[in-house]
Amino acid sequence: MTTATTTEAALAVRATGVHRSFDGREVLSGIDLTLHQGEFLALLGRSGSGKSTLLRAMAGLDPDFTGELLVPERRSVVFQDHRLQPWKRVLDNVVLGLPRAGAKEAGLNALAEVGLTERARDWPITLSGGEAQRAALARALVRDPALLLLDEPFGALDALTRLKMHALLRELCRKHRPAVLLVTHDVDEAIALADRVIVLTDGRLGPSHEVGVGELRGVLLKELGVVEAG
Ligand SMILES: Nc1ncnc2c1ncn2[C@@H]1O[C@H](COP(=O)(O)OP(=O)(O)OP(=O)(O)O)[C@@H](O)[C@H]1O
Repeated sequence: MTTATTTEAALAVRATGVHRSFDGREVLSGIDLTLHQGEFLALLGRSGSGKSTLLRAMAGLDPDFTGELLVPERRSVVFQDHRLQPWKRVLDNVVLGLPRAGAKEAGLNALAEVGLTERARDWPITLSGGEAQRAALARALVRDPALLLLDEPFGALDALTRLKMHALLRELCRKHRPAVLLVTHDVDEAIALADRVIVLTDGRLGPSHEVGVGELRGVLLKELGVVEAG
């Protein structure tokens, strides 16, 4: 099944009955999900629960799922590793694949937004882990995505850098208002960033939780099986 693009106003993603199997083993078992423009959804789940598989299908990186998946044409992905090309300077990485006209200015604007103006001419190898993820965020945002897909983008960063990146991401999302799907293991990160949190367990989505309602942290830890239900 290929990923079709959404046209309905304000709707960014609609997944209906999405299944994915690898070698006869079902990893996604009928995913139904909607995500609206400007909404930030965190998808939590234990290792191997199928989070990245769902994100990859939404990114259009996996044609082999079944079911229906509508996503916007303008979508960007940020992975845990920055995936910058080492032989291109930071600015050239950010604008890679964009039409030439206006690309440089747009790239410099995006780098300014993530605080990397001074590093535009540098090689990726000279960036710290946090700076490289900032560059990856700039590369995602310069495409003005209607859907931003984040697959553990801060997973490899130290705690302090991670908190700084949270603040930056919140600011960028307030400004640009993409729909965001954040895949993470981290309950506190999910609560700090998202409007809504869903747990994926063995290929099935649990209930949708609005952030800010009740004892969400405890509820999520139970759903994840980290603490005993009861
Ligand atoms: N290309 C593939 N071929 C075979 N099995 C795969 C493939 N991609 C994913 N899987 C399997 O599907 C399951 C879900 O993987 P996925 O990467 O989606 O999990 P995840 O929840 O993102 O895990 P993690 O949090 O550890 O990244 C795993 O058991 C994995 O081994």
